[in-house]
Amino acid sequence: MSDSPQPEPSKGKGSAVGKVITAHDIDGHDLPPSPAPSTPRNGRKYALMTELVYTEGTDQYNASSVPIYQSATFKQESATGGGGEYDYTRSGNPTRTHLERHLAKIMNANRALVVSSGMGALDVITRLLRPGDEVITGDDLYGGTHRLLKYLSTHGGIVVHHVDTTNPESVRAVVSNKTAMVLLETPTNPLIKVVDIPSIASIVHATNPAAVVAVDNTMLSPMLLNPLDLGADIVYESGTKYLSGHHDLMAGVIAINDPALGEKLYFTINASGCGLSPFDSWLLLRGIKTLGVRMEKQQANAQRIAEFLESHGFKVRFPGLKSHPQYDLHWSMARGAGAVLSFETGDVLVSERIVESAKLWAISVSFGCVNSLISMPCRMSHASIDAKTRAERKMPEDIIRLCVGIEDPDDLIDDLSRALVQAGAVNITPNGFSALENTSAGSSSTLPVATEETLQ
Ligand SMILES: Cc1ncc(COP(=O)(O)O)c(C=O)c1O
Ligand SMILES: N[C@@H](CCSC[C@H](N)C(=O)O)C(=O)O
Repeated sequence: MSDSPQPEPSKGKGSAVGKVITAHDIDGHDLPPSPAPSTPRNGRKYALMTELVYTEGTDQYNASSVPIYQSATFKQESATGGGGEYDYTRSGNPTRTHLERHLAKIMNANRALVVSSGMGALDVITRLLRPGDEVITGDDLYGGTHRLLKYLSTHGGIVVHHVDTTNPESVRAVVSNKTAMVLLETPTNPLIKVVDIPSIASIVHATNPAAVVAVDNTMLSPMLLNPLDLGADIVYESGTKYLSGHHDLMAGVIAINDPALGEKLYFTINASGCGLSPFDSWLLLRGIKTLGVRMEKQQANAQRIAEFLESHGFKVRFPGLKSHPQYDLHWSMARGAGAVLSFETGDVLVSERIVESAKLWAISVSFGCVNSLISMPCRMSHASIDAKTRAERKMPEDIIRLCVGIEDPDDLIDDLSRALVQAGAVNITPNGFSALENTSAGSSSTLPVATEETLQ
């Protein structure tokens, strides 16, 4: 293990395993109620912050950075199967393996697999399903997840139940021996609803031990949540977001503890050819090393922005705020609030003007990157959910999503303040400004919006 920290830390320092980081630590705010501990497993000796930086194994030259094995093929010693560990990069590649071992360690998993995008990861997972199988999932989901599930229900013979997963009893009401998979997101994108993973996993496994509970951990990353420790069978996430952190690659990660399940998923990756390329594997490894510091700063900034907006009268959705209706539940599972928040203005046109008036905040989909982003989910990341369904799911058309980066928070607040004023989203008072009356009511106009109808 050439790039392991040397020498071994003392026992005292080693006891930092399981130490948590939160936005509150940095900002000097009160700590949230008993943030969930990080359970060390899979050979982890150090605190997660440390483990992120050090990867296991190296090459014959003791390279500090794992080489990019930019090779499609590997020569064999004989025609009868003799040879090394690798034959063809679709089936396996040393740079990808290095990344997968590192991810398994930091995700508290027995095995991790990496593919070409987060949606690629979900595609691999849903290939466990057979026609007639039932899937239970939430009523607030990333738009791409909704689109893939809709495709499977229209063309794959899969029955999909969208229920309010913030209430475990809604899952109990539909789970049966036909349930093959339960798919959860927490906090949800973009309404930031929190889902009780342990309760749902125990309800599902008690009713049907064969059903698989899969959790999309994109919104928090392994820095803040380990769904496998909470009863999930599969955790997956978009490596495009926090894990890579720079919006310079697309990747998807799947982690599991059950070896048989791991083999099935690997089979699909090899058979379908969606494994992550050597170069993107290398880039992702590099990104993961700074996940801890990025997340620490992003969370601290997000907390400042959330408090700023709330103090000016906006209805803000963020699990770092005590006003979040599931604040205690979130902190019983997670070690931080993440850096994505959303708020409403009460008017779609006002929201549009805010987004377009911001200068520092880039108008962009995605999140988890070092620079801050502003978006209108109903027009952008969630446009693949048709307007009728969005309305049924009470997704406010005026909702603005902020994905906070590592910039100076005062610059972010100044830019946002200017945008709010310029957009006419606030009343100017002698002491500053406050949100307009209809903002906190969460009402929204229903102007016609462009939607992407993928399935006619
Ligand atoms: C919660 C969530 N899951 C999955 C994905 C899919 O990831 P990717 O864009 O890497 O395919 C996204 C975003 O795209 C997301 O926001
Ligand atoms: N045009 C894309 C939109 C990607 S949204 C990316 C990300 N998950 C987010 O929430 O911003 C598509 O149709 O998938």
